Amino acid sequence: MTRRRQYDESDVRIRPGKGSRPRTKQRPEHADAQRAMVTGVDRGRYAVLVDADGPDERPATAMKARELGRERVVPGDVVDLVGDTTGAQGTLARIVRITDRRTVLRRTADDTDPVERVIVANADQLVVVTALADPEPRTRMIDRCVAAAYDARMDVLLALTKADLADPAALVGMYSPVGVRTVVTHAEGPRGERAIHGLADLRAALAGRTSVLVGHSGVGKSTLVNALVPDAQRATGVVNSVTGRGRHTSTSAVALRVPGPGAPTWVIDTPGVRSFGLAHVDPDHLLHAFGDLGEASDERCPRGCTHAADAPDCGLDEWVAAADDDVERAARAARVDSFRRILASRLGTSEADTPAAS
Ligand SMILES: Nc1nc2c(ncn2[C@@H]2O[C@H](COP(=O)(O)OP(=O)(O)OP(=O)(O)O)[C@@H](O)[C@H]2O)c(=O)[nH]1
Repeated sequence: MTRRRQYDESDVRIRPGKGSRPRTKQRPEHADAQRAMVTGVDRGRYAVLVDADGPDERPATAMKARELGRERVVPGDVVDLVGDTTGAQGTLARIVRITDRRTVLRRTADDTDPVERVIVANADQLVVVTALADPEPRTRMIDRCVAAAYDARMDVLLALTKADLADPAALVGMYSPVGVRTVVTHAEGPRGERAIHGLADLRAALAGRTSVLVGHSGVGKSTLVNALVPDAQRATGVVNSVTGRGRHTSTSAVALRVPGPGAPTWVIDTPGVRSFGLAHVDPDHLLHAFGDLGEASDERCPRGCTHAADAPDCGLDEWVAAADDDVERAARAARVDSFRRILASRLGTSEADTPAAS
């Protein structure tokens, strides 16, 4: 998408209070480190793939080197490993570096943990799995996901499941103005031997990328993951065999490779993650993820404009009014309305789920 190309280094947020990451040359002792991708985390042990997608790919287990301090290592991270990186049974490598992250997705702060923690790194796309019925779609949750993804410079894909139970048109119409792609799946056949249709579209939308899957319980996320990754159950067990503590009980994210031809395709499943941290999202940053809206605002908004529906003299209203014809005006208005709805979801001022208007 062109949206992402509008950023440059000056857009990179630096976390306050942290010094910059030590440079490679200050760590000559790790010059022989091996690259690996983190696929799972369980109680201080990291499941990694050494030389991921390369000729010497092998799973291994690692721990964080002390020098990394409190820095979190999450699925999707590309790390440097030292020590025993053979992946042989019982071996443990050490993670000494986290390479710069392309994107980060943060879990929302909640009552038990007031910090918005990074939960996934380097994903290209956020896939919001939403059932069209049973359970009813929650547009507020989708809006929050869109805000989090756009802020993280990720694309959003809306995977609408259970189209055998309800019509997807209203939801598709609600999200297409903000550039959210949709794929629709449905089950067919008697219970027990039901087939899922629409998987080819989903596969095409995921191909060659790393996608994070989120969704409320019961929406059919596991059904999709199991269809995409036939050995998903076994793959999520990698971390368990590492700790030797039996079944996988953690709720942390797990990266799974989707088999198939072409460039490597990964999905990162996030059990138990319902929403994303938005407290850090800057309205202007979010606005610029909407491309044309960002440009319109740069030209027309007064300084300090909040861009909300009640903002005085917000240039976005002027931009809608300045459209050449009614069709263009309606399209611009739909985009501005959607942006404002998503902005409101960030502020927690959008109380109710918006019914998907037809
Ligand atoms: N009618 C219909 N049912 C579906 C479809 N996809 C999944 N289901 C059913 O919906 C229920 C929930 O599916 P899961 O895949 O377990 O949902 P989940 O989102 O992983 O939920 P948790 O396992 O609770 O996290 C199951 O009974 C599925 O058989 C669909 O396309 N149509």
